[in-house]
Amino acid sequence: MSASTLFIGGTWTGASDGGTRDIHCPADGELVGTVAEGTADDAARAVLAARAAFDAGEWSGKSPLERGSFLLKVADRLRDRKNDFARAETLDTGKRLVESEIDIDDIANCFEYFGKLAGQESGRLVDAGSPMVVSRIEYEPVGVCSLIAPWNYPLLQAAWKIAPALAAGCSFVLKPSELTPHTSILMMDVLQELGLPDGVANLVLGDGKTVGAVLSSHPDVDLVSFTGGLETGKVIAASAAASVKKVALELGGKNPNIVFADADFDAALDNALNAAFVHSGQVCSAGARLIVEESIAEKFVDELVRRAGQIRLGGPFDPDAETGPLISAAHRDKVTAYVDKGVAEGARLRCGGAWGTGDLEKGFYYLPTVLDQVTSGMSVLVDEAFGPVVTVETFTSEAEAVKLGNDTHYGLAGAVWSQDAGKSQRVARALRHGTIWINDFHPYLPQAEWGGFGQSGVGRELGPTGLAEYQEAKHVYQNIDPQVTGWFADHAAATAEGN
Ligand SMILES: NC(=O)c1ccc[n+]([C@@H]2O[C@H](COP(=O)([O-])OP(=O)(O)OC[C@H]3O[C@@H](n4cnc5c(N)ncnc54)[C@H](O)[C@@H]3O)[C@@H](O)[C@H]2O)c1
Ligand SMILES: C[N+](C)(C)CC=O
Repeated sequence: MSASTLFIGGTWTGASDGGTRDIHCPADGELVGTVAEGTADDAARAVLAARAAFDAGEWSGKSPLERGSFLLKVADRLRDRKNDFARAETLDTGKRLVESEIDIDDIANCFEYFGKLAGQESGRLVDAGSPMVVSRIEYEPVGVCSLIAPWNYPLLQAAWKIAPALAAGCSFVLKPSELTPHTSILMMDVLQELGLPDGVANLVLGDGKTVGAVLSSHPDVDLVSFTGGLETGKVIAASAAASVKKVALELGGKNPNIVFADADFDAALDNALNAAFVHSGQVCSAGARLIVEESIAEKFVDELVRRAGQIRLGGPFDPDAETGPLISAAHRDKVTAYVDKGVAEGARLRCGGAWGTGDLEKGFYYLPTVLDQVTSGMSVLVDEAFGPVVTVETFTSEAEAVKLGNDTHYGLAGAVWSQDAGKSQRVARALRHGTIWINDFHPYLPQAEWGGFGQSGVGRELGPTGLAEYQEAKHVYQNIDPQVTGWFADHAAATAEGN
């Protein structure tokens, strides 16, 4: 009998073929749990359950205020159960417990934000140019949504979809990464416990090629919201196009961290380390491209290399660890190949470029790595590493800094470090990325839109636009004094009158 960890139509169930998957902690290989490995049939069943719930209207027909107050209860429950959620996230991802605790706080804040925003949505009146017309715009739920999430911030990325989808009145099927299912299971438990009608929230675990493919192509799905890699995003967009689904894509980044000579050196250095090495660089917005003004480059990079070499790697519950492992052996092989190719193409390895040794051999550790002497067009400047790797480029003018910062097909995030407010603002404006930090790196807020220019994605999460993704705007035009227009004459009547 398979583990009953799929949640379909309000019922916990195993996979239709009895399949299971063991989840191991990437920090030490320990077994975390065994979950159901959903099939294509399970995915289709979940879509139909979501469709039936949406059409029944028990959730989609509630007022936005009622939906909002439900989301506020979810936020409270997440705060009550923060320890369970944080521990589960940490065991699946290997990230430090403190990082998972921050994630759960952010997730609760996200539900609270959309809970409050939902109650504020009441459509709007439009001036139709006549006192005899009432013209208004109503915001209705898009319908059934497929929510497909990655492994690096498993529940956070799912919450950025679940909270606005529920606020808007949608029903959904969630597919987390096959590597990190446990916090999604806990989330369904909370939604069920708080009384969300059956079928509004569904969970199907399993891999992308079976479960994900059904979720992005099924005719009963109205919207696919995906966070993950660029190549997967292209496949999903193509698959959704056949039935013209709405598509929201949050993809990768190749994010510039631009440091001018007049920056606060210590703050810029400290944040350059955070930008590149937090969560071992497995962050879509990681500052993986350090672009530093030539006059301070040697000193800045020497210090960066010295400090990167001191970073303590370790397991999620090791109080001395400053960052953790990569998610899997396969991902570590990918990061290894990325660095090796860069070096083969002529980049200079300043530190790292190797796996963790000793106790770290139990997990998938890769040492913080700095590559300099990189030039435009090298693969390490084009491709996302999604690991603890930072490349170094230098510039001599503001225009050159902007040019380098925009020299990518991605456009997710970037930072500018300078104590000259005017210059920082000019550069921020010129950079073609969805988020720009000035004298900071990494903060994101539920009330501020998140998403990418260029090939970093389509649409936005968070903020009012993040709710609008899950809504259809409907124009209702009511003529309260209908008149005969006479546009088409009644020729037969006119002829009869003439006779
Ligand atoms: N822009 C953002 O906000 C953001 C946030 C987090 C991660 N990311 C990106 O995510 C990537 C890392 O995550 P990942 O390795 O889990 O990405 P991935 O693309 O391999 O997988 C993401 C999800 O898509 C599913 N999937 C895979 N193939 C599929 C298919 N053919 N059809 C449908 N679903 C499919 C996977 O099972 C998983 O649930 C990085 O590129 C990172 O930059 C972006
Ligand atoms: C969006 N963010 C920064 C939380 C995670 C990106 O991988």
